[in-house]
Amino acid sequence: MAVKHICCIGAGYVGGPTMAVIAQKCPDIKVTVVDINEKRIAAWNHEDLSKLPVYEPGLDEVVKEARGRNLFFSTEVDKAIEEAEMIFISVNTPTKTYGKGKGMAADLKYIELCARQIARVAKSDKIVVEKSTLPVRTASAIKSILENTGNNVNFQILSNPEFLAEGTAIQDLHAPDRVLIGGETSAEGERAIQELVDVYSQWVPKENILTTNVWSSELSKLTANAFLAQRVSSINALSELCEKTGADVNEVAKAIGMDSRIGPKFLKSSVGFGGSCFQKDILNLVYIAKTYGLNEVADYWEQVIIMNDHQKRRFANNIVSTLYNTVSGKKIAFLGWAFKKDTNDTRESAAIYVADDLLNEQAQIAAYDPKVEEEQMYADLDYLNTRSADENRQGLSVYRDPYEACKDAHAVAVLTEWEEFKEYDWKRIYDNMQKPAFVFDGRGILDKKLLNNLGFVYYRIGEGAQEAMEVQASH
Ligand SMILES: NC(=O)C1=CN([C@@H]2O[C@H](COP(=O)(O)OP(=O)(O)OC[C@H]3O[C@@H](n4cnc5c(N)ncnc54)[C@H](O)[C@@H]3O)[C@@H](O)[C@H]2O)C=CC1
Ligand SMILES: O=C(O)[C@H]1O[C@H](OP(=O)(O)OP(=O)(O)OC[C@H]2O[C@@H](n3ccc(=O)[nH]c3=O)[C@H](O)[C@@H]2O)[C@H](O)[C@@H](O)[C@@H]1O
Repeated sequence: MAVKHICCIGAGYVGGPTMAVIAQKCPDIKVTVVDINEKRIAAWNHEDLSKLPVYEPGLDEVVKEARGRNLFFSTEVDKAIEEAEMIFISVNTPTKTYGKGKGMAADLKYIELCARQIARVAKSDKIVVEKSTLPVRTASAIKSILENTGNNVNFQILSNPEFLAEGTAIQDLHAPDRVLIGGETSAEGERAIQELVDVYSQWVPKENILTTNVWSSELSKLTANAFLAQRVSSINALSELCEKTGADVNEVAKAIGMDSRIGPKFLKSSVGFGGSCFQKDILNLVYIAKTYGLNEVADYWEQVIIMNDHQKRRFANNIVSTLYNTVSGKKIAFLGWAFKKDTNDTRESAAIYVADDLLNEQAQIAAYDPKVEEEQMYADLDYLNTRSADENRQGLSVYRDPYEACKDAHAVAVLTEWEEFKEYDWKRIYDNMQKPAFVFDGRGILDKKLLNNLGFVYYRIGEGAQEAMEVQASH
């Protein structure tokens, strides 16, 4: 039986782009993406493709091709579940903010709600696919709910974690390094796996589709994110040592990355990783390890988060100490607020934490980001609950023009690696700033020589300031 109808519950950063690509590549399958968030669905259905709720390069083209043909966005969850033979669950799985496992475990309430809704509505056999990132062994909980509350239809649970990165989602979905599908090792399980393999093999080469047991698949997703985040924390840990010793972290990264066993990717030192998943997934891994009493395993992975928090904090501290130990009343321009370039997503962005630290020091922050809305920035700060919403609005001003953001500033801090920052007229920025004019490049993207020649005092993550090195050399 070939799948003809797919339903995806959750029209977020994963559900939207993933299903758009499935619909684009499988014109014979009707794909309906459903969500309880009416505003989000309306945005997915917006005629003006620049209004889609997720900004991803190339996504508009994919949606344009498939939407209305075999790709639909709707709030009618029950109807879509009933119609589909295969249902993806792609809802959010944030870190728990209450009760047992608070601040560590994944909150699975949205997953459970989906499972109960599928069980209630389904009148024919369904393949249920975990697309959300889940703790290992969640499939057994979903299965138990489906089988105990369902209408005596058969359910097969598959794990099919998503590995796309934001900003390159369409590229990653079109040509994934691998598609991972985990399922039961029974004959029914294998048939279900094959149904999903058949969907992906419309465009993904067979050798890139990996099938495993369901627990390996669930755990591989957490492991992949933990390894990736660990690389960033590793290079960031070394960036601090570079700053003290006169080594340059970019040169070190290049030198080690040429070792084919290490490889060059994911070695870019930064102000700290952000994004909705790295921290959440590692905390979840730490929590799972702890629940099995594996304390050394838990401590090992927790260090990745500790290092990342340190990196964000020391970036803010360096701004304060360099600006003569006070930023009170000083305008600090932020270039970038998103957690990486080419996305409007700000979840866990380093910019939020650096801003929070500087606001504690009474700085006046002037932020510019080409894709992030003003209200989002305020919501990000308010979410931390450090101070009142009014105080956040007094401390942070949001600009639509980067030159205005930098005007009269004591310092510019680069928080996101947007390409356009490299192209700015830095002489114009320099001329309009307070002197000495400082730049703190948290992404290592600006042209150091050019900036120094213009008169800026330029600090880059992972590279010691000249004065620091001279002091060192005299010892
Ligand atoms: N953002 C990313 O780049 C990646 C995320 N993931 C994982 O994918 C999952 C989803 O992440 P995002 O798409 O970023 O989250 P998101 O928050 O952007 O989207 C989730 C959507 O699910 C909807 N939803 C929640 N409960 C619902 C219900 N009962 N019925 C209908 N809709 C419901 C929400 O309204 C929301 O629009 C998470 O588990 C995440 O860890 C995996 C790979 C990449
Ligand atoms: O599960 C997820 O959500 C996804 O998490 C990451 O994707 P994403 O967070 O979208 O973006 P990344 O490119 O991984 O960047 C994460 C953070 O690390 C930072 N980073 C990344 C790479 C690097 O070398 N240095 C560095 O500081 C980025 O600036 C960003 O803040 C993974 O790369 C995806 O494979 C995974 O599917």
